[in-house]
Amino acid sequence: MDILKFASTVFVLSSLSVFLFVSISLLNKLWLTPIRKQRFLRRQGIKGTSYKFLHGNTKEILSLRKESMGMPMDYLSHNLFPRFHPHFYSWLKIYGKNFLTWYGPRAELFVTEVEFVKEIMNKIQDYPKIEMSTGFVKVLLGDGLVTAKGKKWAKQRKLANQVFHADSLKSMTPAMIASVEMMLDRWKQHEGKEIDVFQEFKFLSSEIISRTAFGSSFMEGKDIFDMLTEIAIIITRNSYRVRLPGLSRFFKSEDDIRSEKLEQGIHDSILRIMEKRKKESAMRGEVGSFGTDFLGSLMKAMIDSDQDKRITIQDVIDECKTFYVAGQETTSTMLSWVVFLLGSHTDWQEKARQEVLNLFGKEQPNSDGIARLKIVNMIINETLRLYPPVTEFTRQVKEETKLGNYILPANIHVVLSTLALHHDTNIWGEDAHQFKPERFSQGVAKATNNNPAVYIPFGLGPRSCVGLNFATNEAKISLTMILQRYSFTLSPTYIHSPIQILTTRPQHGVQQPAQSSTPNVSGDNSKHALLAGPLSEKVSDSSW
Ligand code: HEM
Repeated sequence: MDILKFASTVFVLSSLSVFLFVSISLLNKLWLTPIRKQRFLRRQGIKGTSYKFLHGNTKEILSLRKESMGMPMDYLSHNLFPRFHPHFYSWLKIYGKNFLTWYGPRAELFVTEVEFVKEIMNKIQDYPKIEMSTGFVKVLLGDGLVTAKGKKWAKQRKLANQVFHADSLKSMTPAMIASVEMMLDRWKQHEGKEIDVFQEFKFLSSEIISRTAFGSSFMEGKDIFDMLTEIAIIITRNSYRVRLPGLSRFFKSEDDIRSEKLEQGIHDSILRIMEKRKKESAMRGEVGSFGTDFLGSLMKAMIDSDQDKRITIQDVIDECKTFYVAGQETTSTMLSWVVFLLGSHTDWQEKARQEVLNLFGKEQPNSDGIARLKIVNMIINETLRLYPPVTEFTRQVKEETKLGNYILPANIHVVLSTLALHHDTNIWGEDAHQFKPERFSQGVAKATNNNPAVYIPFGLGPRSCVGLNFATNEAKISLTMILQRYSFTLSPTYIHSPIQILTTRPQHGVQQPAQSSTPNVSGDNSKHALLAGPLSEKVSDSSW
């Protein structure tokens, strides 16, 4: 009896101490630490919003965003900053260039001071990428090049640099041209009718990355693209939703369960593509060589005799996911916005067409000519300024760090906003929100007054986009071939409603009866097409 009593007392006492321990840890994590950091930063003159228990500012952000994103915009308005980030937009006015906000219990320093932006993007040891080794982002990108850090990142970056180097891109040009041809063949059936360019460019960029990086076709990788798209939607649905730390280990939401299934599905599909590649190499009698494209290089690195260069099968899978997403999402949205802007600024469309016809006539584009496309380049630059696919960057402060005169405590995040910089009237002038490609007529350096940190569509510093040349090549080839054949205007029923689902996307399609073909605008053989926007997807936001 006594033993029983003793045992039950021990049980009650140990349960109490576990309860106390958990409560104190939670109190520390969810209240004391945030308040301490808030005081520490405020003492240095950093203003900002006040911490609210558990949620920080997320409830406020969600409601502000619901309001700003709920209404379509005037199609001539390109001012995305107050639409996508109404919270940052209004706090910037209240608190100044750098201020403190709260994503749940995590402190986030919003930084727009240009010198600080440069420093944060360049010092990747002091400001590494945030942890993405768990959660939905991990399912989407794994520990691939976008998310990896340290030595692993350096190894992966070297591999990717080799394949996406400007010289290697020349050999990819024929595959890009063939993919655009395929799309234009499809368009022949819709001549004079509306075309949903966003959907078209999604197929196109998927086809191009599949052919050039993975030696397959869009159809072969279709299930992978579909599954990755579903994860992107799950990520968007869950952004700004704060969950108690560790809770997802015990209580799985529907999205948790679905994402686990998708992760397995993507894993299996990529393994099948790798198996196929192995068999093809074996049939050709090539041992230890799997082709010269990205997949081939990754598979070769799996058996590298140098331990330091060798990568694992999981690394290959993560890298494939990363490039499927990064190679497709960004480029398709960029192309959609270019065509949207040219559809509503037909004077620039005509200028671009004249340039293309002067350089190539009716011939297929070639690498030398592509490098000489000046007006098309200005249009792409201006589109990426107004509609950057990646709208913000988040980095972590690992250890206490000095930024200018400020001392930043460890374990906070810094947030840099492409939109705030690209739409700043102090940098770009009062016409900052207008489409004016002429601002890039003397190149990016002149337009930015030699300040690279004010224009960052492809990021900045060592972690800037490895696919920059690939993406711009793809865009120039596609635009050249479209402009050679078609002139286009924006559909009258187009609804201008940019949203964020991983990248900056146009939300609505244009439901309109088919239009008959009209005489071409330029006097050449180009056909007239009315542009439809994209199909809508029922979600609203996220970040890269
Ligand atoms: C218009 C098209 C594109 C835009 C605007 C864009 C934008 C960006 C940006 C802003 C970053 C830096 C992210 C950060 O610092 O947190 C980035 C990184 C990256 N991009 Fe792109 N990207 C584009 C196309 C592509 C393409 C076509 C590929 C692949 C073929 C690609 C692959 C990557 C990868 C792997 C990284 C991570 C690089 C690293 O961390 O070392 N991107 N991109």
